[in-house]
This record gives sequence, structure tokens and C-alpha cells, in this order.
Amino acid sequence: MNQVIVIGAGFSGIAAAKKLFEANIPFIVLEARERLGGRVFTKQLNQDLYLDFGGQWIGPSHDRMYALCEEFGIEYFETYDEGFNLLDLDQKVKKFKGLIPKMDILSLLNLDYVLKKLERMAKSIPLDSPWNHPKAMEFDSITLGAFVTSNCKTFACRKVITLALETVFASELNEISLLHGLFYIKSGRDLNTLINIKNGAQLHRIVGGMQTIIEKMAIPFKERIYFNHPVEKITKEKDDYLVTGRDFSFTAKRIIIAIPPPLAAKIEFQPMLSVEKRQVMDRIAMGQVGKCFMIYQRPFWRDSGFSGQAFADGHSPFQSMFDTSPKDGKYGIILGFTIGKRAREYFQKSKEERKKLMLDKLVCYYGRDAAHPISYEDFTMTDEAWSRGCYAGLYPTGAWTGFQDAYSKTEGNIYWAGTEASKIWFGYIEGAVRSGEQAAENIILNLSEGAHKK
Ligand SMILES: Cc1cc2nc3c(=O)[nH]c(=O)nc-3n(C[C@H](O)[C@H](O)[C@H](O)COP(=O)(O)OP(=O)(O)OC[C@H]3O[C@@H](n4cnc5c(N)ncnc54)[C@H](O)[C@@H]3O)c2cc1C
Repeated sequence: MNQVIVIGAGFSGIAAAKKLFEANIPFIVLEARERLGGRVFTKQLNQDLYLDFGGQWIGPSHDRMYALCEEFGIEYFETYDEGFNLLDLDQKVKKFKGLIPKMDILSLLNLDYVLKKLERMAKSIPLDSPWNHPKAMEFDSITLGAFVTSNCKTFACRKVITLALETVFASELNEISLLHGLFYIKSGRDLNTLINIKNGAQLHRIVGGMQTIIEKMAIPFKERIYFNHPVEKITKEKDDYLVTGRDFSFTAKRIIIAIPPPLAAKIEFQPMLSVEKRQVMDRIAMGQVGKCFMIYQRPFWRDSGFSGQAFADGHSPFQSMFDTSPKDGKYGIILGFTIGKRAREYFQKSKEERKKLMLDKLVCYYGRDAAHPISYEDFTMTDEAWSRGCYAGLYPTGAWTGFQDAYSKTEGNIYWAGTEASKIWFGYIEGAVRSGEQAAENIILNLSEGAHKK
């Protein structure tokens, strides 16, 4: 009999499976899709051209990710970050270098004040128990959006902070609790790390795409992964769990749930999970982002001293854009992020209309050279039945203080993984790997304690 069933073959599930495999514990992985990776998905367009439709960057303190690159001999490279960035506010486009855009002095002072205030507040959040912060109730009763509105005194400051934070969270700011925002910032070290390329979370990309890592991780136990196996029900039967889908059933002593919270909420548990776990799962909502790629023969914008980065207010469909060309610069690729309400409107249009919207922006930024791409691609996990949004599940107001760590707690012999179960790098691939490894380690410990008792 299987000792463990891992549900989900994203980074968290496969990191858990890798640990179990190394500890010689019998397990299988049940995965709803026909592929590995979940919210990581590298689309290979031809031998030299790949696009990361899901997670793509790693950066300082993503220790487990760098360790995996080392273990599997996977090459990574620095994100292109030279030259002028663009700020596109109120239909005017201005060049700037570094992190802080050119604005009037009042807006600059205001921006500095708000960023420092957020950093200071985030630093004080206890990662193990955000609900224990002396001001937890106050922070959890307003949204991150309300905080931004009340602290930004100029329109320009508000627009810049909003588009930067929307890019970090992949959500409208009024959908997230301030307490969750602060926890998320601390979980990813600090705001400076989260928004930066240099020394930040966007520092490195993987040669060949992010999916290369998970494919290599799974090689030794690929035959234990059952694709196209969406789990519908988990029933406790004496000491075992019966895991069933439409046309399959498997039994195991222990379960690792390694799927996004809204999808875990759809599984029927018999007996029911605790009321806290059910209620918090019902509240955590996925962010919403689309990744849009304009592909050129070469990164021509670099010749004129542009970084490829652009940041825009609501008149553009894209909060932010980045140069996401491959390491050798063989192709030139601009990646646009469309988030929240902008994404909802964008993806209602036809692909031809979407391409034109992005092309118009790029011609406005970089001139006629931008008018002749090789192709355009876009993708949103929001339309994927087995993700339902991205980058991650986000806590609304009242969820942290109301339900504390109910989401990540073990219930019976059901262990919880997934990036949303991680206190470190919550929402990131690093958090997913840590959570999977932790769940497997807890099981290994539990089994060895049981063996000693016998
Ligand atoms: C567009 C986008 C950009 C991102 N950018 C970055 C980035 O640059 N850097 C970074 O670190 N992170 C990034 N992220 C976030 C990162 O990709 C995720 O945090 C991480 O991949 C989550 O891994 P996971 O294993 O927790 O969940 P998932 O990857 O969601 O894996 C869960 C798996 O479970 C499967 N599943 C779901 N329900 C069931 C079921 N009932 N039965 C069986 N299987 C099921 C799914 O198909 C999926 O394969 C991004 C995400 C997206 C979508």
C-alpha cells in the first residue's frame, strides 16, 4: 500500500515527492493536468524560443531554488536591467534610471514616505503568527488599497505605488487585507527585494525556462505520477484514506495536499475538515494576471539605451513591462503584465485586438522598430481550471485574524503544502518548494517516531 498520496504535481507536490523518494517511502502523485508544473508552465515555441507563461524569476534568498539549480546543473542568467526605464502616466512617457521614476518633488517625497512606512510596518509582522501583531486587528480591518489611498497625497504618487504593488501581488489592492500585504512583504524579505531586479526577486531566469527544473526533479519517480487524475473526494476509512476521482481510487495512510486553496476547497472531505480550515479556504481568493509577450528578431530597444521596462497607469492595459529575451539575446522579447481589472478587460478582447493594444504601446515607447514583431503570445492562468488565478491565493480582510494559521495546519494525517502554506516566500516558487519539503519532512519524522514506539 502507498504510505503517502501527494495531490498536485506543481513545485510543492514534486518537492514533497522528491523528499519521500529519497527517504524510501512508498508514494504516488495524483495530478489533474496532463503535465508537471502547475503555475509554472514553459511553452516551447521552437528549439531556441521558449516563454514562461507562469513563474519565471528567482532571486536572493531563494535558497532552495538555487540549490535545485546546482543539484541538476541548471544554468540561470541575470534579467536584463541596463539603461532607461519608462514611466507612462497621464498619457505622458518619461525616461528614468534606477528604481524611482522622475516626478514632481511633492510626489517623490510622498513616495519615499509611503515606501518606508510599508517597509517599517512589514518588518514588525511576526511571520509565524501575523495575528499576534499588536495592531493586527487594525491592519486586518482595512485593505492594502485603503492604506495606499489614505497615505498617498498626490495622484502621481498613488498611481506609481498602485501599479508597483499590483505587479507584486497580481491583484487589485482593495482585494487584499493590509495585514496580508505586510505579511507577504516580510515573507519575501522586504518591499525593496520584491520590486527590484538587482538584488531582488526578479534577478535571475532559468535557461530553457522554469519548467526545466521540475522536469529534472521528477525524473527518478516519473512512473509514480498519475496525470489526468483530478481528485474529487478524500474519505477516511479507519486508519487509511481513500482518495477518489471520476474513474479511480487509491488508498494511503497519509495525504499531502499541494494544490491552490480554492481548488482544495472543491475537494469533498469525509469527515469534513475543521470549520476554520473550510472557512479560510472559502475566503482565500486567487490573484489575476495575464502575461503578454511581443517577440522580435532581436532586442532592438537595447541599442537605443532602453531597458525594456515600462510602468503605466490605468490608461494602458499593462501595469508593467520587462525585457524577457533569452540569455543569448537571439530573440528580443518584451513581457507585459496585465493585472486585476485591466486583465479582466484585456482578455475579453480577441487575440488580434490584444496584440494591437500591446503593439501600439510598444510603438509609442520605442518607435517604428517595434512595429514588426515575429509574433505575439499571451496566457492567463485565471482561465485554467486547475489554477483559477495567480500568482497566488491572497487573504482578504478579517481572514488572518479570524482563522490564524488554519490553512496550513495538519488535520488527522492530511498535511498541507503549496506556496500558500509557506511562511517564507509565500506566493513564490521558493515558498512552494519549502512547503512541500516541510510536509514530507513532517511525515518522515512522524513515521520514524512511530517506528521507535513499536
Ligand atoms: C503568471 C505567473 C507568474 C509568476 N511569477 C513568479 C515568479 O516570477 N517567481 C516566483 O517565484 N513565482 C512566480 N509565480 C508564482 C509561482 O508560480 C507559484 O507560487 C508556484 O508555482 C506555486 O506552486 P504550488 O506547487 O504551490 O502550486 P501549483 O503550481 O498551482 O500546483 C498545484 C498542482 O495541483 C494540480 N491540481 C489542482 N487541483 C487538483 C486536484 N483536485 N487533483 C489533482 N491535482 C490538482 C494543478 O494542476 C497543479 O499542477 C507566478 C505565477 C504565475 C501564474
